[in-house]
Amino acid sequence: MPTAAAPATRASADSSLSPAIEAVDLTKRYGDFTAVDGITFSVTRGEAFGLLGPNGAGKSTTMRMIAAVAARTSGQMNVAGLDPEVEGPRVRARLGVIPQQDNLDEELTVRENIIMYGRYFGLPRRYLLAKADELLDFAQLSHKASARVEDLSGGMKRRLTIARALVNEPEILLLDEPTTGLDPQARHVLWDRLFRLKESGTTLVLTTHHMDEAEQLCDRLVVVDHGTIMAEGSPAGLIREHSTREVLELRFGMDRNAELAEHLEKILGDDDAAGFSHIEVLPDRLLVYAGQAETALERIHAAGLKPMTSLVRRSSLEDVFLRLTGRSLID
Ligand SMILES: Nc1ncnc2c1ncn2[C@@H]1O[C@H](COP(=O)(O)OP(=O)(O)OP(=O)(O)O)[C@@H](O)[C@H]1O
Repeated sequence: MPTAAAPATRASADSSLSPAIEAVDLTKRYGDFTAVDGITFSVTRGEAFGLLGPNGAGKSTTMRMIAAVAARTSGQMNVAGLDPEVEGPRVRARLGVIPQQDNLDEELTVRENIIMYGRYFGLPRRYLLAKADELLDFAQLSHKASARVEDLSGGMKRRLTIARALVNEPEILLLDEPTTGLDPQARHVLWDRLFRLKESGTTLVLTTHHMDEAEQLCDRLVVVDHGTIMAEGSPAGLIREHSTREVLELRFGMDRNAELAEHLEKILGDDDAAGFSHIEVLPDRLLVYAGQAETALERIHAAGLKPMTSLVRRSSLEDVFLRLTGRSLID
């Protein structure tokens, strides 16, 4: 696979100055409904920052306020040193925006999509011709330059949307659910491109409800639910703080999970070797949180319990979300 360098951005120009984004008590109401409920966060220049939460948590609404396309109800917001509400055009000129749904021009070729988008920013044609080549190379789409958009795969369309958003050399890239709907291979190709952008100093802000995406891409993230921030930290830090190192997933194949959980708590409750913490009861399985899940499983077997299936795995951000909200990220 070719390894094109990340295209030029203005990212490192003033990296010692203010945060890339700062939100204080940011609130958005639609009538009586509060979609974003007084959230406060700060994104450092050059970092990859995530908003992780389920559908309807308020992630896209927050992104729209950052992107200066939705007005806030109250609170303060600063993007690249500017208030998006006061200086919308200047803020938009410094951002690259990748919306949840690709909004490419299906009538145009791949290359024309980039050039036309650049024209909206008033960029000169000569510059855009060279820039389009650079961006197509970066997006691994040079061989598709003359193809029509409708002939591209989902992953290619997503990469073109990202390439197009880079045409104005943005210092901050906003990505709303960047890989939702893509197959695993296409996701990995896209993640690789985003890593390169981050390495080149671009600030990445992304929303996702995929824990693996957040773990792969984010230096730091906030977990959001019902418009509020539940926790903040690095993926590893959040897992350390809110979960055990390992998890034992058990399926007993009967409708007595709550009762079984109580029984297991008694078996494991005083077991220092297993490092038992707690149990989450899901409709189809029990999640046993323990530092040493294999040891916990041995104790369960020794007590005469025979689960139909058992799986030992590392804790993930999904476990963090479950611990914080009592619900799964994917509903
Ligand atoms: N224009 C609007 N008018 C009324 N309610 C809205 C509007 N836009 C969003 N909402 C509501 O605000 C809440 C947050 O929506 P938002 O799109 O920000 O969530 P999200 O976390 O991005 O989830 P998703 O991934 O599904 O977009 C949802 O309950 C949504 O229905």
